Amino acid sequence: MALAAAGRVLLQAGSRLGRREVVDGARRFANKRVEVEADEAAGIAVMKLKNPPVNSLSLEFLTEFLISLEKLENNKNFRGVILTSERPGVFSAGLDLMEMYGRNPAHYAEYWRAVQELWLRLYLSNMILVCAINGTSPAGGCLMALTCDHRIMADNPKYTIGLNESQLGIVAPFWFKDNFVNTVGYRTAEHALQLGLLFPPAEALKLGIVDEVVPEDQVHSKAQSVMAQWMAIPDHSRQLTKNMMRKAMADNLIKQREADIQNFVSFISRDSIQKSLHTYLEKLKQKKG
Ligand SMILES: CCCCC/C=C/C(=O)SCCNC(=O)CCNC(=O)[C@H](O)C(C)(C)COP(=O)(O)OP(=O)(O)OC[C@H]1O[C@@H](n2cnc3c(N)ncnc32)[C@H](O)[C@@H]1OP(=O)(O)O
Repeated sequence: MALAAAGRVLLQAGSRLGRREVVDGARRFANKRVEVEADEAAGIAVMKLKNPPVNSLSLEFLTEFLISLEKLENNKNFRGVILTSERPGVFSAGLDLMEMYGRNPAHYAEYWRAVQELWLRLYLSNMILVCAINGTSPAGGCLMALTCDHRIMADNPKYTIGLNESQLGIVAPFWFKDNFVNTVGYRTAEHALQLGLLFPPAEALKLGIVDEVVPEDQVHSKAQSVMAQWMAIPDHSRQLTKNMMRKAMADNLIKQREADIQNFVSFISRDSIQKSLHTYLEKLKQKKG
């Protein structure tokens, strides 16, 4: 219920967004920050993250992404979605640090609810989600990938993936941790989370963070062929199996959703945490100069 209600709010917020065109028989609809190439006949859509410069998960991005996802979910012809970045090199820089720095408690609460919504919608999606990770993917970017049913990463040692929150002086919430533990196992997760490790593709593959590593120019074609394999499985049995595997973990967040928001607001509002974020943002700036 809570999930549906929050989704409706987001849908209303974005009802003015979006333009459509038809290209090569596939429908393309786009808002500013998400581009969707929707091939209704094939039942597959490619969702491209397009929030320059680094696809950070800002509140506006989250709103637009959730609206696009809901459009696909509501059209029964769509069975599969490939998630990728419109900007090769960066899949997503994760949560938008500017949404968590120097804002007021009401803003933090609104932002966190949208982050929860993104995870719940993706994690519980009935559609097949294949992630084509064509760039670096720290923290929230990694979490988005972890919600998918299959992850393919470009074989470029410059790209990394993982939950690096502790390096920022913040803590991955329990549902990030649960999703990670269920993917890589307890010991690997404990080690990687404490150190905030980011892994290049070969190591990410070894640990099971991603399922396949392929040459950069083959990420998209590989995602298409993996999708074809998954689509050969009857939807009802695949969906029931997915739900059986995932429901308990999602329910755990749903039942603690308000408390999780309050925890986030009080944690992120602390002076010490704001200071850590400030230091990290300064480091990012210095790296450039
Ligand atoms: C209880 C709290 C739990 C919260 C859980 C948190 C989850 C998260 O996701 S926290 C975010 C973690 N993300 C990161 O640590 C990534 C930081 N960014 C980078 O490492 C790099 O930007 C990059 C590798 C992703 C891309 O590098 P590059 O292409 O060289 O781009 P720049 O570093 O020059 O960045 C361009 C521009 O974008 C700003 N920026 C980068 N990341 C973020 C971000 N996550 N949120 C907001 N803004 C970001 C960066 O500061 C630059 O800004 P300008 O200097 O104004 O151009």
